[in-house]
Amino acid sequence: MTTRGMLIVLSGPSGVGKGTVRKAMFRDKKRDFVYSISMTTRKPRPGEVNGVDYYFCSKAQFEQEIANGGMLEYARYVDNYYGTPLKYVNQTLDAGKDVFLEIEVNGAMQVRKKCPDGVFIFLTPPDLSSLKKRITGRGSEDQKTIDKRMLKAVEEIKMMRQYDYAVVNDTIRNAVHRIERIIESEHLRVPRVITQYEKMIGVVKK
Ligand SMILES: Nc1nc2c(ncn2[C@@H]2O[C@H](COP(=O)(O)OP(=O)(O)O)[C@@H](O)[C@H]2O)c(=O)[nH]1
Ligand SMILES: Nc1ncnc2c1ncn2[C@@H]1O[C@H](COP(=O)(O)OP(=O)(O)O)[C@@H](O)[C@H]1O
Repeated sequence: MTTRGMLIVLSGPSGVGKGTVRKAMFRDKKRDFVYSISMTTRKPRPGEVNGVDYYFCSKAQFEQEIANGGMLEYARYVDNYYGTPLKYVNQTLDAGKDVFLEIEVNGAMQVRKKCPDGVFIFLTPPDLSSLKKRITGRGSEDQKTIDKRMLKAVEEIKMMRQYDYAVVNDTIRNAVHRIERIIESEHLRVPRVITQYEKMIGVVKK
């Protein structure tokens, strides 16, 4: 039997840089964990590719997936649905591979309940003014949406307490490096390695 993979959840307030940091992680190096592509009802932005950035779908399709029990978690976020398809995550973890999710905070809390042994990482802005700059600087949203995202982000920062680790996104490179170190050290935790050794030496669990 293979040891089940580890679930790594990167979350944090709107506009903190989750997407940017996650993309940098997978661009920089070949990883031994895989990214779970989310499903969304949001329209693709220029350059986004279906099945690479997201699985883009209609509201009806998304709601059908929810009804079928096909989502590990989902959230409505600024008028759209975003969610993690359950099947891919389960199959990958069962095959012994680690899975990386990059999701907003409400979804992360649903995953925390279902997968308490996952690793929950909260990405934080160095300060509120840089957060505002990032939300505004992205340039893909109108003023009303920016205000909505900023308010939401402040609420979301209050949820940091529910996480295992806080990673400051001062520079993308630093943030990626901090996340790498967390993943490395999580792999050394006794509860994650002990089953292999127990099998080797024939310990029978009581
Ligand atoms: N709950 C949940 N949130 C997601 C998922 N995929 C992406 N998100 C989050 O949805 C938010 C909006 O994403 P997006 O529209 O791509 O804009 P972004 O703010 O530029 O990343 C971000 O906070 C993402 O982290 C998912 O599968 N589930
Ligand atoms: N470390 C950083 N320093 C400066 N700008 C950043 C950094 N990380 C992300 N950004 C910028 O912040 C904006 C929001 O990032 P994004 O990844 O879309 O956030 P999120 O996915 O958390 O909503 C983008 O314009 C991105 O280029």
